[in-house]
This record gives sequence, C-alpha cells and structure tokens, in this order.
Amino acid sequence: MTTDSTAPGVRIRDLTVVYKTPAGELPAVSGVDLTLTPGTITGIVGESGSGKSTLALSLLNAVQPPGRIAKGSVEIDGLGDVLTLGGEDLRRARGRQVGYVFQAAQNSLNPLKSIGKQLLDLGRSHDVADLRALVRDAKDLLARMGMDGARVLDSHQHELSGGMRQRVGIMLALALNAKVVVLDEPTTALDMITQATILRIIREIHEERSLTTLIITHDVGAVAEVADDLAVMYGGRVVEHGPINEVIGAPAHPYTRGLIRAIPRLSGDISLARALPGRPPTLGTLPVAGCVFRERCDTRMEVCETAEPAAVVRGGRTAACHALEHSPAPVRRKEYA
Ligand SMILES: Nc1ncnc2c1ncn2[C@@H]1O[C@H](COP(=O)(O)OP(=O)(O)OP(=O)(O)O)[C@@H](O)[C@H]1O
Repeated sequence: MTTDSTAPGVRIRDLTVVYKTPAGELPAVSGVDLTLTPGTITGIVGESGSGKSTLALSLLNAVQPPGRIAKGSVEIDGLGDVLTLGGEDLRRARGRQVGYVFQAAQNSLNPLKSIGKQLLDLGRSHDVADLRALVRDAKDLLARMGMDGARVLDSHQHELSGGMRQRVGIMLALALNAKVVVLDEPTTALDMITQATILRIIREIHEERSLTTLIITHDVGAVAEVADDLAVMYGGRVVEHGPINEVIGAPAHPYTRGLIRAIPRLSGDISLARALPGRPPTLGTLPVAGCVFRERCDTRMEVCETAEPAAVVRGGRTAACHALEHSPAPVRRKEYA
C-alpha cells in the first residue's frame, strides 16, 4: 500500500440511489458506507446488477435519469461533498480531480474526431496550460500500455480494436492527473494476459502519482493481483469490505465465500470450485425486508427473513451478516472516527 499524504481519501456515507421503474422508485444502491483510504486501490466486485456501476457514477455525481441519488454523501478530500456540487464546479471536478473510465468507455469516444483531437479538447476544456506536455504524457501512457502513442492519437475510434479503445479510455482517465481515479470494468475487452499487464500498469501509475483508485470488476481473480482492499456488493449493499488478502483468505460473508469458491485460482483447488447457485436479485425482485442474500445463503437463520443485518466491524474489516452478529467472537457495531 502507498501511504502518501497527498492522495485524497474518499468517504461514502449512507448512499442510496434509486431508479424510477413501472413499480415505482427502487434502490440500486442502499445505504452504502464505504471509505477509500488515501493511496489505496479498492476493488469492487459483485455479480451483474449488484450496483457497482451506479456506485461508481455517484462518485462523480453523474447518475442520470431515470436514476436519482436519494440520500447520502460522497466526501472527497480537497473537493468536499461531490453530491452538493453542480454546474461548472462539477464539470471541472470530473476529469481534473476525479478521473474515470466508465463501463461503456469503448463506445464513449467521439467517432468524428481523432483521439488526439479529443485529448486536446479535454485539455482545453480544463484550461490545461501546457498542451504539448499533455500530448507527450498521453503518448507515454499509451506506449506503456503497449501501443504506438503517435499512431493512436492520429486514429479515429473505428480504427482501433475494443481492447485499444479500452486502453485509450484509461489514458484519458489519467491524462489530467486526477488524484482519484474510478475505473469501471477497465479491462473487460482484453485477453487475460493483456488484462494482467494493464492492471499492473494501473498499479504502477497509481503508486507513481499517489492516487486513490477504485476498480470495478466482475473478476475477483484479476483485481486480487492489484488491489489493497476489496468491497463486495450484493443487491445494492456493500456486504463485506476489508484488506483484500484477508477478505479472500478468510471471507466473513457467505456471499464472498460463494464468489471465491467459484474461482479455482483463488480457492486453490479446482475440484472444489463450484458456481454459486441461484441468481442475483434485480431491482424488481429485491426483498423489501430482511437480508437481501438470504435466498442463496447456506447459513440462513430465522432472523434473516425479517431484519436487515447491520455491518459489523472486526479489526479493519466490515461484513453485514446475522451469522456474524450471532457468533461468539467479539463484535462491535460499525462506527466512524
Ligand atoms: N437506467 C436504469 N434504469 C433502470 N434500472 C437501472 C438503470 N441502470 C441500472 N439499473 C438497475 O440498477 C441495478 C444496479 O445496476 P448497476 O449497473 O449499477 O449494477 P452493476 O453491478 O454495475 O452491474 P453490471 O456488472 O452488469 O454492470 C440493476 O438492477 C440494474 O438493472
């Protein structure tokens, strides 16, 4: 872990984000508390629909209708509560203070402009004084990711493969030297080897620049190589969070155990690897009371039907499960300094 005082901390508190549906407004993210320690990489994992992207968008106050941030705060050191920012302040913060690659990065480039022109537009819109340096840095970043920087900057999106566009997205997220970087599925279009290389480069740049980084992925195995902390989402909740080695080595939540069991290279035994049975809930099928994971849980108890488990803290780890609350080990309620 890089503990550098210049890296900002991020504190998400009681964040609830809802989407308007025919059945009314339903929560995609519910009462999430999550702290990103300055200088760390946090991986967020969870099955499709668990709320990862919605949480990432909230860090930029970028949830779009039919979505709405209903409650909570996202405090970033040096920026304040992002959810209170609007207009020009928000536009400036995006890219400059919080760099991001959204999930659809591959498709979010402008098809009519070369990558270089888009880079210059980005620089100009953020009043970058030295555009030459911006281009030089961009070429360096692209070269580190295994591409011919000059050629990529001259190219239009249709001339690049999905994997190349994804790397361009990462370059654009890093181009303005933001200190908080949010990467939503940054490597999904890449083969396994390139994926590992790009994640390693992200780690290197993270350390060189003293960043605080959030990486969202389906792939616990991939993020395990680079992250310091892991947050596990299910049904719009962060059900477990803590140092990644501890969470993977001794998962406290039954959902985390299921996720890890499904990955032989983490569980260490291919004969034991088995898929988590059942399906994750959708907005429409999320239970309104009790634990959201109970339908798929192998340690389900009576209380899980009616009461939502509170997050409990043990050392630097949190997990929200009734089985933990009822276990004999000392447990203290979640609290914040
Ligand atoms: N624009 C929208 N309108 C309605 N519901 C939405 C919208 N965007 C997301 N949702 C719902 O919110 C929930 C969380 O979605 P989100 O995309 O944040 O999850 P995710 O964990 O990032 O999933 P994935 O890994 O598939 O990207 C899902 O049930 C999804 O269907």
